[in-house]
Amino acid sequence: MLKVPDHQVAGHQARDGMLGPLVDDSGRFYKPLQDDERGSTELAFYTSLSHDNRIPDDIRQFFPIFYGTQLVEASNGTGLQPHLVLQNLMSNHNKPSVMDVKIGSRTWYPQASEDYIQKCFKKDKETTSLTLGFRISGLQAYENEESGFWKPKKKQIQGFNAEDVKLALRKFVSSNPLSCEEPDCSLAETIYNGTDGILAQLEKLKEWFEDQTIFHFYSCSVLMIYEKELAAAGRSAAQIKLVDFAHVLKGEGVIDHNFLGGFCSLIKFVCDILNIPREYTAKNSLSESEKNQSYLENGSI
Ligand SMILES: O=P(O)(O)O[C@@H]1[C@@H](OP(=O)(O)O)[C@H](OP(=O)(O)O)[C@H](O)[C@H](OP(=O)(O)O)[C@H]1OP(=O)(O)O
Ligand SMILES: Nc1ncnc2c1ncn2[C@@H]1O[C@H](COP(=O)(O)OP(=O)(O)O)[C@@H](O)[C@H]1O
Repeated sequence: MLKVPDHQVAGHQARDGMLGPLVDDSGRFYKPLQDDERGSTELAFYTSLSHDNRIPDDIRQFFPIFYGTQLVEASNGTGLQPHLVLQNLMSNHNKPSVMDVKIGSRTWYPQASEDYIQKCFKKDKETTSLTLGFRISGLQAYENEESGFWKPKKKQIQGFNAEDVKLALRKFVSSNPLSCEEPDCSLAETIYNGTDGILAQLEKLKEWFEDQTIFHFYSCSVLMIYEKELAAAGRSAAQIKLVDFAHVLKGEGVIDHNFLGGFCSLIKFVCDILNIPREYTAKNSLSESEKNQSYLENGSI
């Protein structure tokens, strides 16, 4: 029996007769295969990820497992439709705290249609993508049994500025995300730091991005996931995963500067919360932002 996922924080949602992902009881996540270029691009990406032996196993673990495609009853009542069958990243969780961070100062790519570029560029400009190299697309942070989750509305998140992003990253690892008081960051060390914490995982993935020229990931997100109960008991069990490959292009031997720059900027924000100095000064994201800024000033898009 398929149902609407409990802990989805961004993207298209299978509510109110809309088309969106579904989950089953055996740990699988069914993402509708969009019937345009986006669907074929995402399918091609997952297929190459499974077969391309240039991708090290310890990097593959940062992507959901791919089980192929399957025709299932779509959530919008249009009958059997093809879906990507993926590992449900929430299936072993009870009350997961989740943040979806869309990486890159630009979510568009030159080959896209003019309308699409304009739409993305507007969003990049109105959110922190252009200035920080990433934006928060959605989040939920569990507080406790009584108060439940801090889950700001999409509109509110879309209005986040750099200070709001910093605050959200702090609240995400606090025992009091719903409080108006200063977030206590009581879980920051356990979740962000430590040998298997989020920072270590981000650094590992960053190393790969410093070398890999196979793919360019536009509009792709890092999901940060952890279970508060475990964290409070001192067990991190935090993980990061990459999702959304509807706009992945071939890298053609070129470093994915747009992704790498945004990724380094995110790492810097996490380091700042932990008060860890980092040599990195967001050079890549700055150069991408500057590029976009100059597009903006010259009115060329
Ligand atoms: O339609 P919108 O405006 O909600 O945009 C979707 C995005 O929502 P946003 O407003 O940026 O939070 C949405 O972003 P999130 O996954 O929510 O971060 C996707 O980018 C989606 O695009 P695609 O299916 O991956 O091509 C976007 O959908 P499409 O523009 O591709 O339909
Ligand atoms: N494999 C997965 N398992 C569990 N949840 C997922 C998985 N992939 C995505 N999600 C959830 O769905 C949201 C949107 O995913 P995404 O692939 O970006 O969809 P869209 O293309 O509609 O934007 C993510 O923010 C996350 O909450």
